[in-house]
Amino acid sequence: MQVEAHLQKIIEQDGKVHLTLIDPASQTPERAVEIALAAVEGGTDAIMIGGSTGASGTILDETVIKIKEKVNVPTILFPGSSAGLSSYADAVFFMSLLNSRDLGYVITNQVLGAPLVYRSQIEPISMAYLVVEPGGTVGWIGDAKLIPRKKPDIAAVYALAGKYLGMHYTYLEAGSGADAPISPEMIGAVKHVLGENKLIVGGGIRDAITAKLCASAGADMIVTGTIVEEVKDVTAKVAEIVSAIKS
Ligand SMILES: CC(C)=CCC/C(C)=C/CC/C(C)=C/CC/C(C)=C/COP(=O)(O)OP(=O)(O)O
Ligand SMILES: O=P(O)(O)OC[C@@H](O)CO
Ligand SMILES: [Mg+2]
Repeated sequence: MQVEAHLQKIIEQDGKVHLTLIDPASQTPERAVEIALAAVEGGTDAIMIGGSTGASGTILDETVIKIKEKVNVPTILFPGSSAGLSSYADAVFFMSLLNSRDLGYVITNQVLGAPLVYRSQIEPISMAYLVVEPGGTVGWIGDAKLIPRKKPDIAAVYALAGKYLGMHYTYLEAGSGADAPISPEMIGAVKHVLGENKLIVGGGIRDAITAKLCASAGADMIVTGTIVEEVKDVTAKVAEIVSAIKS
């Protein structure tokens, strides 16, 4: 429970958590470390490591090992399949894509990955992963029956089912690089049914105003990935978003 307890404490102290997503397939492990260090300097609370495609094997292990060496916040795997696990990470979002049509993303990858988690020190954090329009690469790869952007009630009933199944976290995903993030209406409807259970929101969040909108609507944790891979000054960008959600 170390990482989950740590994030819980941050929520109690600061109100919100900021997570930086690094895709090991997008850059060298050395560059990934630079981004992670800059993000931590900007105030991010943990580093998520994963991608829909290509985030596995040596490049994944090396990225995790190098980030862990240099960075003093938790590393959390965000696996696209059982191949997205690395025994070097602190924790894993042990997620089921509840609105997938493909059983592989609902339960089979989890079954294949469970023994590795059991044998390692990685802390599993149970999570309902819900992919909303437009859904991006994750929506396509994960064969999601995309939740319509303007149907908050559908997202809410999925989230409720996840909560009743015992999942601690719910992740509303618009897809990496989405034109628009999850709407405040949907975030509010989902947080309403979740109560004390934690809500993560990501996909298409690029600036302080948008991040603040999502956080104020009810997101407990905000994820940014694409923007930190794109900007020159990662520290300034993360600091801008962190100060917006934590104030
Ligand atoms: C818990 C275990 C062992 C596996 C879970 C397997 C599941 C449910 C996967 C969900 C579907 C999927 C493909 C998720 C990928 C999640 C992810 C890392 C998305 C973001 O990656 P980016 O790299 O930012 O996006 P792109 O791939 O679009 O670049
Ligand atoms: O890359 P962005 O758009 O920040 O999305 C982050 C995350 O929600 C993707 O899984
Ligand atoms: Mg990527």
